[in-house]
Amino acid sequence: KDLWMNKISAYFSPYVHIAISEYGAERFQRSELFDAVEAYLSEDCAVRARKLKAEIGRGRKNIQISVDDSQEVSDTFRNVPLWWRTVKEKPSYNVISYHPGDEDRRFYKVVFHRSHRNMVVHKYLPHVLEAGREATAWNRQRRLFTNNPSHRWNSSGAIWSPVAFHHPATFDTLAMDPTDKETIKGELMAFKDRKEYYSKVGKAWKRGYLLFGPPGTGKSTMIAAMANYLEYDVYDLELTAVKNNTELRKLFIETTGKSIIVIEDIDCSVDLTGKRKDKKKAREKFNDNTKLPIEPNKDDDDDDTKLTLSGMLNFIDGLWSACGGERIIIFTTNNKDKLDPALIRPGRMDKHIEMSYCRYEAFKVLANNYLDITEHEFFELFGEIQQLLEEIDISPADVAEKLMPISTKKDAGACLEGLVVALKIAKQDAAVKVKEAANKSTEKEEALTPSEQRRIGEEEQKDDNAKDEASY
Ligand SMILES: Nc1ncnc2c1ncn2[C@@H]1O[C@H](COP(=O)(O)OP(=O)(O)OP(=O)(O)O)[C@@H](O)[C@H]1O
Ligand SMILES: [Mg+2]
Repeated sequence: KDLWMNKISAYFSPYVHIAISEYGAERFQRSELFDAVEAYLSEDCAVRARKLKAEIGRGRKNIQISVDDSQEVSDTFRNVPLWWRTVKEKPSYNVISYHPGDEDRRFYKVVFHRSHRNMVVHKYLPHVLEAGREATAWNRQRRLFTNNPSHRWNSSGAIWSPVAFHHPATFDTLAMDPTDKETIKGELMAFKDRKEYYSKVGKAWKRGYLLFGPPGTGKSTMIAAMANYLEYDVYDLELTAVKNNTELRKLFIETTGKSIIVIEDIDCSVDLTGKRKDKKKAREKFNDNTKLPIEPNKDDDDDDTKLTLSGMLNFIDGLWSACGGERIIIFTTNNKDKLDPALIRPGRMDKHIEMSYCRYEAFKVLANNYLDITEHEFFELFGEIQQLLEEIDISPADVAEKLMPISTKKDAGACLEGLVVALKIAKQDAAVKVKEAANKSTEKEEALTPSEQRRIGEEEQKDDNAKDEASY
């Protein structure tokens, strides 16, 4: 009878509600709106709630105060009263939960008079989203995620494991060409602000970078600096733990917006180049499956048992990134030449950044970071170092090491002198090597018998003649 009454009163009730659930319709992705509502309610409305709960939220810096479950808080927006309520629901058992361990489904419900429906949908909810996003960005301890091997993805394990991200690197402390640095910073900021642009041109809101250069030149440091600059999370994707394309897709879908997805040493991680012959087949398969990732099926043929180049390309092209916010994808490598050109062609990777050996400009930044000194204070030593750095290839990591051990300003001179000595030794070594190489090649020539030498000479002569003829 009660139920019946409830139904009748609900029918005549002038109030309507909108529910916002923790996971989106697809249940593969945590709803950003839910997070925003949570943050909004704890920032702006918690003062008016009577039951609060305190917890140290997921990797956040501070104790997080939020509205307790099944509490109601009121809010007003443009003089319209609204009520928020948290709701927990046991899932129905014929639904197989993709997120194991999530026994309850959580919702936020906002209740309001139905005459305000348009206003709530078009004005109020966007306002909540905006304010909530701001609150999270401000509040939030950024996180570094690493992917778990898939055999641990079952009941207890998550796909990504987060730890707090505290890397001190910033663009200020990054030693590289100052103009390049400014360009990169400018582009990053532009990217961050260009949501409308990306949706207008129908591009997924993402950007790809390839960082290449010898070891110790600051590739990983650059990534940390970018993350700090943009205030993004970092997903460090270890490809060797990824078994096939399906897993790669799942990992990608589980990343949240405002994040940097990093694959370090892409050339060493996995042999992507050899699998190109599968490309066509694999592509057909992907076209079938563009809807949503599926559980790996035992009856699937071989394609999904491997991580293939085409899988990687789809990953980068963002076939599945339609679901959300801004993402940056970064590859690093020591040998750009070894990569399959398809992987790095322009349009896929928007920008290639070379991190190179330490030259004078970079050195000045390091000297300032490590010893807090400038060119004017140690004019002569700086001059000497400048010269040496033009002749010798040394990584910023090696230079930094020389500037480290004694770090008070008094000893700066000694440090610089140490660096000069090290550079000079390196220079000598390099010279010796060149000489040795030269000796070796002359030795080889001498090892040939005179007749052999003659033959080589004649052949070279012939070649030259042929070239001359060809050029006429
Ligand atoms: N350009 C740089 N500016 C400031 N510090 C640097 C720079 N390059 C290297 N370093 C210092 O050297 C260390 C090693 O650098 P980093 O790990 O970024 O090199 P990498 O290019 O990622 O090398 P690998 O190719 O071996 O991964 C860092 O801890 C950092 O302190
Ligand atoms: Mg590195």
